[in-house]
Amino acid sequence: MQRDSKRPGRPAQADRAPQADVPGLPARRLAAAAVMAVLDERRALDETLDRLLDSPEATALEDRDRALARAIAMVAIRHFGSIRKTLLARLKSGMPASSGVLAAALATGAAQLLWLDVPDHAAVDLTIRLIQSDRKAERYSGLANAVLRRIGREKAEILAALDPLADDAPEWLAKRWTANYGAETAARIAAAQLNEASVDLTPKGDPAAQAETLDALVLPTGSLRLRSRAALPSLPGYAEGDWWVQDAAAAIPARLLAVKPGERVADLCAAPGGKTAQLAAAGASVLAVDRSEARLGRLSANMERLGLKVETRALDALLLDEPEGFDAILLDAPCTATGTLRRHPDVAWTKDEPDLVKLASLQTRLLDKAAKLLRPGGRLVYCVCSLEFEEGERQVQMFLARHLDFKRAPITADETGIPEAVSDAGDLRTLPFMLPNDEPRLSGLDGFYAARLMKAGA
Ligand SMILES: C[S@@+](CC[C@H](N)C(=O)[O-])C[C@H]1O[C@@H](n2cnc3c(N)ncnc32)[C@H](O)[C@@H]1O
Repeated sequence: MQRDSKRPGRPAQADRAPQADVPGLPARRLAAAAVMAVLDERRALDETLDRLLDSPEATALEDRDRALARAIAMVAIRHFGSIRKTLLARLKSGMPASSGVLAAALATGAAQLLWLDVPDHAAVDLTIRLIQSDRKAERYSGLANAVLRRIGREKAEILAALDPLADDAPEWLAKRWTANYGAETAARIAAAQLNEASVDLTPKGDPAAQAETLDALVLPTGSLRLRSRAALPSLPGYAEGDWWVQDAAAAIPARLLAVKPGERVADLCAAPGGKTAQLAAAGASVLAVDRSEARLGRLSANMERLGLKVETRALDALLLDEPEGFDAILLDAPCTATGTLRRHPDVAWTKDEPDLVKLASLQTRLLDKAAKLLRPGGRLVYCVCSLEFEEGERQVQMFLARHLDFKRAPITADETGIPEAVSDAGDLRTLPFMLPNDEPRLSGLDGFYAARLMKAGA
């Protein structure tokens, strides 16, 4: 986003002490601060919101206002492409430079007007108050007022004219998806990425038995999809560790490894541990490696709730030395995560092509390391939550060309529950529009790639 010439001017933090806040204003201020952190500093939206909502100003707010701040920021980032287009079409001279909070405030104002259940007058009035509270932005409050009122009046035609691929996906992703998947599939991907993601659970035991108590759908992949949006710790089975949250697509790769009780298995990029839990629940003796100590701490806490025992090591997997080797390895490599935009819409604006190049090179090195760590006859599942071929299909194609002692163990349609997600070569490629449901909130899944590879026997 930062290097995108179409982007409105760089907003700065609102710099006046909040005085006599009217109800609803702190939520707007927090949402605008989160939007600025994502667009200007390339910070992750989830972490930014958690940090902002932990601040003294936010903890004093009612839950309703905290939820509203989160919703506004999420929608503003999810639809940032079309919001930017909408704003720039109504700002004759573009977004004024050095205008403080102006751009972020306008983005959050437009998000409320176009997609959220907020009365227009409240959306406009509170956005203008936010702009007036910032020294650099306040002189543009008249302009902002006119732009927002016009968006409110033209809402129906604005929404009718939007094109998810051309307007919402950033240019670099729209181009890549069109080149790799064709225009029609790319358009379906972009449209599906605008849906709010479902909440999926991986059950430790029988999915059907837990579906009823949780009021969940049993997906053909074996995951559960919650119909409600209840707080997770209040749901049956949470305290008992009967399930954990994991996107339906993310739950497929560990199953493909088909680990057996007692096998020695490495999960090389393990945290926060969704896949580690699957491997441990299947009875394997798991070594969970992650280079982030903090994230590995979350993995340990998750395993404790689930009552699962795993060995952990905070280490760069490239440095792992295990002369005994492993029967099976799961490599869920760090990636651009462009398959997860429904959950993490910020990824579209915080990652770019140079990140893709760097990550692809790390994935290549991690794959080569996994090849060394695997015992003869062992299985390797490589996966990424990315839609980009360089991180998925091409990575495995190059791996097989480098490692002649490996061959693909094709994935079959009935192993995944989504036959259309299995390629002719026998790899898994889920796309965000798969698993359709009449209710958009219950449809789709993350875009994942996975391949299963076998090392030649001794
Ligand atoms: C896609 S996430 C893993 C998600 C995890 N497998 C799960 O299912 O919950 C990638 C992880 O790789 C870790 N990572 C990145 N580079 C690494 C490296 N060189 N060695 C080990 N872990 C690494 C990151 O800290 C991050 O936790």
